Amino acid sequence: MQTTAEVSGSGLDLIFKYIDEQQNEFVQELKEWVAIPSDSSDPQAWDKIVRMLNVTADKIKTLGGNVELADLGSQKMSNGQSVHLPPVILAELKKDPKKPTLCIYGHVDVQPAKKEDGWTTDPYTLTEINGNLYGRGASDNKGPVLAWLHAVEAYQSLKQELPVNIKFIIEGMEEAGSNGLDTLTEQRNMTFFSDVDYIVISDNIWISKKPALTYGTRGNCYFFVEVEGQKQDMHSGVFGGSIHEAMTDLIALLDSLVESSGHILIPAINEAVAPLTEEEKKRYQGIQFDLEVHKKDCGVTKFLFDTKEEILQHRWRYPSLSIHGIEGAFFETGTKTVIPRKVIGKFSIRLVPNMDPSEVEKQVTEYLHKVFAERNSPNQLKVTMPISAKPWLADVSDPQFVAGRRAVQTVFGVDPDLICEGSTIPIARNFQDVTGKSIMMLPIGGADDGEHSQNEKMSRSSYIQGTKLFAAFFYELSQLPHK
Ligand SMILES: C[C@H](N)C(=O)N[C@@H](Cc1c[nH]cn1)C(=O)O
Ligand SMILES: [Zn+2]
Ligand SMILES: [Zn+2]
Repeated sequence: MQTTAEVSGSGLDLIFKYIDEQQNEFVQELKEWVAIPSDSSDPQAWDKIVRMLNVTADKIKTLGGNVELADLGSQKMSNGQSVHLPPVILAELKKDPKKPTLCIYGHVDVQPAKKEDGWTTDPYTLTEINGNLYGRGASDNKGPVLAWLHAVEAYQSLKQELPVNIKFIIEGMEEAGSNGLDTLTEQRNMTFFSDVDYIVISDNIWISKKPALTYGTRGNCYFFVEVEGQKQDMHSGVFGGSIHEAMTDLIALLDSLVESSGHILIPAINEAVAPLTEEEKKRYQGIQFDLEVHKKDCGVTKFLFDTKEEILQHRWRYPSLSIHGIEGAFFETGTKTVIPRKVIGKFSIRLVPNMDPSEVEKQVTEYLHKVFAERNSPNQLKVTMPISAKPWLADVSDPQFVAGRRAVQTVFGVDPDLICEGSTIPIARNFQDVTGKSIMMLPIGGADDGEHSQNEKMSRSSYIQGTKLFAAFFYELSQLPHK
């Protein structure tokens, strides 16, 4: 485990000692949270998200928080059905007008996980192996949310006054696009957000063993491409060769999207991308990122690009297109000889400054209809965009980054790298646009945590040192000149 620098004077040394001593209890609590399969991808399972939110709300109440479970109304699904969304936790600890107010955002929903996907251990049973805590949500994002709560708990248990006022926004739909939270943010801008000075998010990872502060994330546009053919699934021996097959149409459409070089083939999609400046180019050179280690973490022998700078640029500041799956396709083992009736291809495009989701939707839809028209297929094509999120970029001269840097120095004894995040925190840009508040990301997850993958984990060290980092961050924020 990394050593913690001396911080006598601020009382942090006692807090760090407490966190070290409590670590087994903190791991046990993470085990209880991971055991709730709060997968937001399946509306049938949203009751588990509600359970997870209730457990989180109860924990905040034990810290003396006032908790509201704010209703988000209903969401219309692609099949036309309306489903009631899980609520969002809006909470506040006792307030002192002399102190700055920090609002902590996190999520307690997770990506789907099944043991048979290739997990070594049961995804919903937190299992410690060689100092790593394996389980769905350990890193994304239950571990970091609990670390924030434990940082508060540490101050309270030692009867040390919290240096900042604290609010929480904890949601259960982040992995599904945070639908409804944008509207709630607008509704509560003049109330819940009015006295917030800083918003902090810990829902991403470092890119090396070096701690980092994150100043940008990519956005995301997620597409469904539905091709509907005959009235039911058919025998390929009887009908193959005489009908237009929905799956064949769909594969051609998906194949028209991206080249093997990673270049996106949809016209105009790259035109809005902010040009690379000389200053930005230089920034990449100083960042600690080892391509060989990255290859090992990914389990690949070759990347699309050969240099560290190119890989980081294509992760942070260029768009990418990924194909995720096909609903309605035959995917089990065996040799079923069927022509599927209807298939839905799923792909997403990560957005960078200055791309706009509504423009991208138009470009993608027009392009797919054009490619489809060239096939002269009588099948029905429908293109929809169930998730859209804009990219987010912060001003690194914001004082919150000073507090973040000092907290990293205190706990890890090094200066953090300033990094971006290739993935998306859908609500980040909304918080910025609607509230105008200072936003920073303070990740504690490791580069090899495997978020969304099999065997997702967070190391015990990241979890415990991360808790100390958050406790130190409260203190460093309180040391900034208060507006
Ligand atoms: C970065 C965060 N932990 C995360 O995984 N976000 C998801 C959110 C999302 C975007 N579109 C759909 N869900 C991600 O980037 O995939
Ligand atoms: Zn997350
Ligand atoms: Zn995620």
